[in-house]
Amino acid sequence: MTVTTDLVSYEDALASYDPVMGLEVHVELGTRTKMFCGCSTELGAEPNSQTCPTCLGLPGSLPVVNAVGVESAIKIGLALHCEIAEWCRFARKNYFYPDMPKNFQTSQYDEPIAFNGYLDVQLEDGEVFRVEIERAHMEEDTGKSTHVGGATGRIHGASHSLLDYNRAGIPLIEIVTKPIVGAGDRAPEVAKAYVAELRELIRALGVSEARMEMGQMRCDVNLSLMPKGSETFGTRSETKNVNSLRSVERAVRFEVQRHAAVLGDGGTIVQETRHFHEDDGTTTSGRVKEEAEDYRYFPEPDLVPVAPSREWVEELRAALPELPRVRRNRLREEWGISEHDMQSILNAGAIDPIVATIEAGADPVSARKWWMGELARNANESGRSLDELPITPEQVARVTALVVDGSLNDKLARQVIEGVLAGEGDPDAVVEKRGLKVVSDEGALGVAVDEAIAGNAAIADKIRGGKVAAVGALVGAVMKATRGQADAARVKELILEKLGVSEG
Ligand SMILES: Nc1ncnc2c1ncn2[C@@H]1O[C@H](COP(=O)(O)OP(=O)(O)OP(=O)(O)O)[C@@H](O)[C@H]1O
Ligand SMILES: [Mg+2]
Ligand SMILES: [Mg+2]
Repeated sequence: MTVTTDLVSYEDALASYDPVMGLEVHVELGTRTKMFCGCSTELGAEPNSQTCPTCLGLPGSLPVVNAVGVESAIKIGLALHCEIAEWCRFARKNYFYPDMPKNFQTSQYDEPIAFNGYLDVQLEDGEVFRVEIERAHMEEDTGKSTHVGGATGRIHGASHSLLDYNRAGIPLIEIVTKPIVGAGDRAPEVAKAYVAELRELIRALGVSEARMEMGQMRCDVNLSLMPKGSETFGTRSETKNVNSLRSVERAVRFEVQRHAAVLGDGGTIVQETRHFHEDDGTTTSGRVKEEAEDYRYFPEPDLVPVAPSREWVEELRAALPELPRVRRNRLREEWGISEHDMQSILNAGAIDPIVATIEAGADPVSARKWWMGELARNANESGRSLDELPITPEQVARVTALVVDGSLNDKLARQVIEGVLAGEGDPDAVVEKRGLKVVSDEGALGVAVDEAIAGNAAIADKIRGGKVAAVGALVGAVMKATRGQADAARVKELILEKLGVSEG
């Protein structure tokens, strides 16, 4: 199918249609070994060095279920308010593709481990939107193919393909939403917020780092349109493996516009998979989608059913961490900041470092100030995330303590942080080595103040005459003379005292 129709504008599309979305998110679990064999899941190894007869599907091999994989699936299910199956099975999803040497993927079909849940997501204006979860099931990842030669580097036109089966058999949890209706023109925002919230949740559970840029979490975006007023779903398209939050948002938006164009022209949408292109935000046709029956699903005969005991499930439920959205709202209130500020903190990945810094003794305002200011800037400039910076929350807390007890002012504190980041050691060591200390010796300060007054007689007269605002110039002179190592507030007090002027 080729669509040559011009796209309909997003606004026009939504004037005539209601979007229906379905999001399938695959999460690679952070288990040490694969789902059905003992091969390592460590990234970056030589291609095909982490394989065995089981994950290569050689005759005679037998799979064994990874218990940590099952436990992670239950945790995810519980955090999504799902029911946990008392008994469930794996199923073979049969299809032929070179990245899957067994010729089937071990998955779950009509007996998923978790089903019927929901995830509440918070939109930018603070409104909460509930996304219903159909199921979360266990499966395994496929190998990785790289198409080389030819002009395009894509499978069509490539001269050959390279296959690496290190990824084949790594545990995946697929989380599938029920059709999401009622999002209206906020469908792209809802999709993005859902994936973002799910990612936070997965990280909070500690079951995966869920780094989308590394393929540890990827989203298939299903979309269809219904004419306004209708309640019958249209045919969906399925945009595969979208791998960033921004792309999820753009893929929904583009598909809304494309569907509207096809339908508006009297055309029909074919059920197919599509590929998203980051460069221009469009999607192009992949393959016409198999119906479930084409996969010839049947229960996996080589694996025993999974029947998690209720005691185990309840133990896992009791140990669940606070949900990220709840925690965020609690922190937002404790810190007295706006939703918008909280969003910036989230986007910067600064929540955990800030919380850890507060736990190490800093006050919330300073902890936020350093992580969102100096440290965020440094991370940005060096292309690192905050948690990759060579400074610990304890060290940041120590710097704030030195500011509070008056040993450092903000300017000196910045230099201390700079020193820690440069590998000069702990804050105290940097203070020592660089000789950074606020001049708090009142005698020395007094001399510097006297000199500043003497050297700027005209300004001093102005201040005496009532122009208190001019004191800034004298404070500046003292700070300069002490190479920034004085407490500016104390300097100002001293100057006014000596000039016999009171502020205000
Ligand atoms: N008409 C529709 N419009 C939009 N979304 C839909 C529609 N029908 C179903 N969906 C959603 O699409 C998703 C379908 O995912 P599901 O895993 O059930 O099937 P699949 O895509 O056929 O299978 P898979 O990709 O795993 O082989 C679900 O999120 C579902 O809610
Ligand atoms: Mg699916
Ligand atoms: Mg699908």
